[in-house]
Amino acid sequence: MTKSQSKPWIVQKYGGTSVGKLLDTITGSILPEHLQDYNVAVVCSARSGTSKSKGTTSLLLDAIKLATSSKADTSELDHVIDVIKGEHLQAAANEITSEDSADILSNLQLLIQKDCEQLRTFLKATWTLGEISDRTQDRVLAVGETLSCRIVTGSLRSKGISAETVVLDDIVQAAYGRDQRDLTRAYRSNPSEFLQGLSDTIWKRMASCTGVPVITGFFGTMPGSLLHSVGRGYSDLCAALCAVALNAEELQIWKEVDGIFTADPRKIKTARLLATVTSEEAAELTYYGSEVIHPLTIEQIDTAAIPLRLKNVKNPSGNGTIIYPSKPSPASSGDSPSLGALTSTYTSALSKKTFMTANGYYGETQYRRKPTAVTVKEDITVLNVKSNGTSRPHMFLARVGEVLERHDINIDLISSSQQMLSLAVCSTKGDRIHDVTAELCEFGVVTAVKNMAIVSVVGHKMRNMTGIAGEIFHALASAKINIYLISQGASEISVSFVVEARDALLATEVVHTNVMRIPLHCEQENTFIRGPWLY
Ligand SMILES: Nc1ncnc2c1ncn2[C@@H]1O[C@H](COP(=O)(O)OP(=O)(O)O)[C@@H](O)[C@H]1O
Ligand SMILES: N[C@@H](CC(=O)OP(=O)(O)O)C(=O)O
Repeated sequence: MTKSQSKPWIVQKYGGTSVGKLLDTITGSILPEHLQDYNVAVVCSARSGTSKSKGTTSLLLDAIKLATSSKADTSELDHVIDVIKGEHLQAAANEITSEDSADILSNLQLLIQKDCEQLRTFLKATWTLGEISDRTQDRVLAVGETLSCRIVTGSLRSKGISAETVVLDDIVQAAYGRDQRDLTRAYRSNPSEFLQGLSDTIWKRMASCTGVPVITGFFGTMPGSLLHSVGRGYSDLCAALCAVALNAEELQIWKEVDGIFTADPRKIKTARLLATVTSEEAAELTYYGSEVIHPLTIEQIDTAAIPLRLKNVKNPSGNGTIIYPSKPSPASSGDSPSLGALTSTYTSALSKKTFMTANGYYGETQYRRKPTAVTVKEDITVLNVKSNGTSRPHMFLARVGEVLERHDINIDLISSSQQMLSLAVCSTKGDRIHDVTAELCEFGVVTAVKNMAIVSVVGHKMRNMTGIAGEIFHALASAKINIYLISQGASEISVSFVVEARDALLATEVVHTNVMRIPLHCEQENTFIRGPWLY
């Protein structure tokens, strides 16, 4: 199978655990089915066997630590590289079993050996030097995605599908040059524009591909390293950049969950799958704990007006959740075959011409004035600062902000009065919070309350839902849950509050049961279809 000029593009991103556990489903059924109607570009993360914390990226991070630790010896480093090499060789052998594909397998095994031995040489040189730059760290992490893509490409070829691995790890330098200071300046002045500027270069790489491009989800090396500038989960963003480069009809992120639910389905048994969410809702849910998608991804596809669909590799026929952009996609208006051949909800949205209207909404003809979802962000500390009265309130705020900025600590929620400031911050940066608390004592009396959680209730135009805050806090009071900090209005689409971590699950349950109240007639295969909304 090769690329066709007449077919539209879709981009499919597969996470590390999906590539690790479900490769045969991906290359044996999901991809061939979509290739009938589309040109498909595949973006892959580094493989994970069971969980992300034990996956290749985590092993590579361990290797970096060992290579830069004065206490570690090279045998420990050798062991980690051997584990990575062994797992990939084994995965290749498990995946490509037919005798007809023996050449494909031996070629793949050679490539895996070569990549891993290069990695070993590189990390041993680092060990000798005893230090590693951000760029070098990025080069090490890139190996995880390259190995993963090599296996996916081999698997597709063994099934008679023409495919090519596309390595994007030099894409930033190809687009912007090698001068680190220029890169940093360009990125800091406008990160979104900087990322959009990679599209042309990505497109050129893919254009020269003859078969299915199997693209590394790693696209460093970024100013200050990809891990620091974007963070874990960077391949969602890479997939969005590819979708923008190809002007794709849809970006699909394939996971091991059916889509976005009204609450975390692992914790809330009555949570329902949402057929659609807006890009603002998806961003807010992601920021406040429902880590189903990398936040920068949403911004990129929204700017390019490309719909994003979350789908489940274990349930490919499900419609998933669509995140609609806030303006219509240029790619959707052509004569290209409709995604409806594969997914009925999307077709119905298009054929009913409910595709994004001037005041911004898609969807079916149901009306709803309830929040969309409830989410929890754990590992929160609340810092209460009582001013000693030496600064005026706005200067007090500015000085506290300056201390947090210096220690690179984000404020997740804030509430203030004449003399008092309460800040919810992420407590995983333990040492830094300790330092911040000590410094803030200069401005007044500081208390740090640990083991807290932020619960956020998210919904389009929530600010206009009269009485919703009352319903939320009434439900919490009935469950005898104490609230430490409340924020509404900072975002039009959420009400957030801090509770003790041990109350977070109960708070989610009572809000989900009493405030969301999803009407039964809105159910469709347990899927909740929403909008357009009343304004
Ligand atoms: N509102 C939500 N909707 C869907 N999943 C959620 C939500 N909140 C939290 N989650 C959790 O996010 C996880 C994301 O799915 P998963 O396939 O495990 O991610 P990844 O591909 O990043 O490894 C799920 O395990 C799910 O329990
Ligand atoms: N491999 C990277 C990038 C990534 O996006 O992973 P995943 O798609 O499995 O979340 C990581 O572990 O962070």
